[in-house]
Amino acid sequence: DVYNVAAFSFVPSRVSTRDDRSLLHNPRRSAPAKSHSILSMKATSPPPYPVRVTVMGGGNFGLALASVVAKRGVPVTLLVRTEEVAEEINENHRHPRYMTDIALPRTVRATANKKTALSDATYIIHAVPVQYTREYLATVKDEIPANVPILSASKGIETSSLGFMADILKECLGEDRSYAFLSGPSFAREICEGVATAVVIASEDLMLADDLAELMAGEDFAVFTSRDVIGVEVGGAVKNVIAIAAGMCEGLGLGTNAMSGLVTRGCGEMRRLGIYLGARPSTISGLSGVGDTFGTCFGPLSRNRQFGYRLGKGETPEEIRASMTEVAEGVDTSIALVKMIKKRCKGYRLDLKYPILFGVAEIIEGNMKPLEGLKGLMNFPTRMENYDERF
Ligand SMILES: NC(=O)C1=CN([C@@H]2O[C@H](COP(=O)(O)OP(=O)(O)OC[C@H]3O[C@@H](n4cnc5c(N)ncnc54)[C@H](O)[C@@H]3O)[C@@H](O)[C@H]2O)C=CC1
Ligand SMILES: O=C(CO)COP(=O)(O)O
Repeated sequence: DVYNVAAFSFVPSRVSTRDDRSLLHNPRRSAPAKSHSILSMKATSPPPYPVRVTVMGGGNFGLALASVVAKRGVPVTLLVRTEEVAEEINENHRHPRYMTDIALPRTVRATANKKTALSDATYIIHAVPVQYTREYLATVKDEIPANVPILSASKGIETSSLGFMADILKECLGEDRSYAFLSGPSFAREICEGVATAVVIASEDLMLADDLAELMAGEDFAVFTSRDVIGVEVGGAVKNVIAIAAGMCEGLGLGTNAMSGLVTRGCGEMRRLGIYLGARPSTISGLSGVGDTFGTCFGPLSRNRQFGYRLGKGETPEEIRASMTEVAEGVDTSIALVKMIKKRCKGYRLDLKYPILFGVAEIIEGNMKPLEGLKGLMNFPTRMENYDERF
């Protein structure tokens, strides 16, 4: 039975110091909170409602985040697409396709039944790739209770709308709900292996970010909070495109000088775009910006970097796409990013302001080879090293 899980043990630490706003994100907060005021409870008392988390998306990152929550003693349900996958997870505590060597915490329960998974969730984590999100949410939205907050873990820009996850979620699930966004250098495999990881959770509703940080943080999972949703989303989307470029650099057989120069200039383009869209520069320098760019460009686990590496080795985007079983968000995002920049950023010769981002898109669209892209970057006219001006 998916619900036969031990009682949760999560009690937000701030419960004893704030008023009953800790019920703010509980779907039942309109219930008679005063009659069992949490202010009168000891910190070790269970809160007056059961906390249950549902993770939508049983791919690598859905599994990793479900594991994080389960390790904190909070019941977690993984909503997967087929009963076969659910049975495999419930019986053998492994996913049949993703990270098959990783044993999940035994309290991670899976189901393919949307109603069962979603109807009484306190928080819902969204870990479905960006390009499938709209279609996916259409199939679950009727089962998601009105005021349950959503934590998005997906990174990228939708090709059809040119929107970030915040835009897509609000359009699909309503403006009134609270949303939060988790990002930072956080490879699913390392999280599952319990290797120290630091992420940031951003929300316009800082109390929600605090609650989620409290819920998820543990000795191997550090969580910082932020209000800068656009900054965190720009970092998450752009870093995957820079990682494709870094992979190409590797595939072309270039050295440390080239890689360091490329990643630094790529972070400059991220900073320029972020500032233009209203991000705080410090967010771009943080975990979700430069931090995740380092992880994805230099670490061995990135699928985006792998995609770029194969491009650098001479494979075509179509060949690589056809053989990949996991998502490399930067591929579609790169096309969307260029369109979004052209639409939202005013200025002359935007390709000169974002040569790496525009170059990767050209290569993915088949209009240019990686080596030509490199030559283009190296033949740029001399200019000031300045990332701060809007244009
Ligand atoms: N894997 C990682 O280490 C990290 C991933 N992320 C982000 O998390 C998001 C999810 O990525 P992963 O879990 O790694 O992807 P994945 O490729 O491992 O899994 C994809 C998931 O999407 C589902 N899916 C595939 N096609 C679908 C469709 N048409 N409709 C609905 N669902 C579909 C699959 O069933 C699976 O659950 C991405 O935005 C990624 O950038 C963020 C941080 C780390
Ligand atoms: O976002 C990630 C790590 O923070 C995962 O990157 P890839 O999707 O390139 O594997």
